[in-house]
Amino acid sequence: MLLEANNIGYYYGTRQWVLSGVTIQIAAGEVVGLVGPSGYGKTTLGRILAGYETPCEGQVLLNGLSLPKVGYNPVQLVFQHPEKAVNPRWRMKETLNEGGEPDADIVKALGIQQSWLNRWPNELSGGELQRFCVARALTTKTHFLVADEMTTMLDAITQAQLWRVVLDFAKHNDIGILVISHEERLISRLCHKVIDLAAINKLQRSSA
Ligand SMILES: Nc1ncnc2c1ncn2[C@@H]1O[C@H](COP(=O)(O)OP(=O)(O)OP(=O)(O)O)[C@@H](O)[C@H]1O
Repeated sequence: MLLEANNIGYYYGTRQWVLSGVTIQIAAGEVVGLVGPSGYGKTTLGRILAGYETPCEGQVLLNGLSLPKVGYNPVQLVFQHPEKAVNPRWRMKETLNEGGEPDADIVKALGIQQSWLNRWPNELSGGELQRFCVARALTTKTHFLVADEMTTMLDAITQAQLWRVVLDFAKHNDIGILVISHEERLISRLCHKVIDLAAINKLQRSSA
């Protein structure tokens, strides 16, 4: 399995370019860090890789093919704000089942308690909600995970617990991960290689 972003160009609104000529590859089982200054397009690139945005130039390919437009997305995205990633009208058990039956071992390892399943999203803490988002993303149909500041809002112990579960699952299932983070220590601890978006983005930025 290979996830590729080839020669990606992207702009918001009236041609406010954010990315230009960006090419990256993530192989199965590989943990790749994506770093770069604030506002340089890391989140935008993560969203493009997961199919949330269509690039204005270039293409995203999964094993040489476009991402599926319907059905389960094999490139899952977990981002910083779980409260924006869940349906507020669903109880947590519905969210957990959104992508199919969740892996019972993962649910347990993430510390998701049975009593939380009947709650609404606003009845859980951010860290508790994020566990659901992680569990939802880690199904056997997932081939790649884009983790965009996934544990930034969590305390160090919960952060370590979540990453241990994610890395174990990824290793056993040969899942590739893109880790977007400002935390240098996290990136250097987790990643096999690190890509600096400032170095590969061909967008001309004024130095002002
Ligand atoms: N929906 C949007 N409409 C217009 N501009 C946007 C939108 N989303 C992001 N941008 C702009 O695109 C640029 C890249 O944003 P993006 O969030 O991808 O950067 P980032 O590298 O992830 O930043 P950070 O490290 O601060 O999270 C920024 O200048 C931002 O203001």
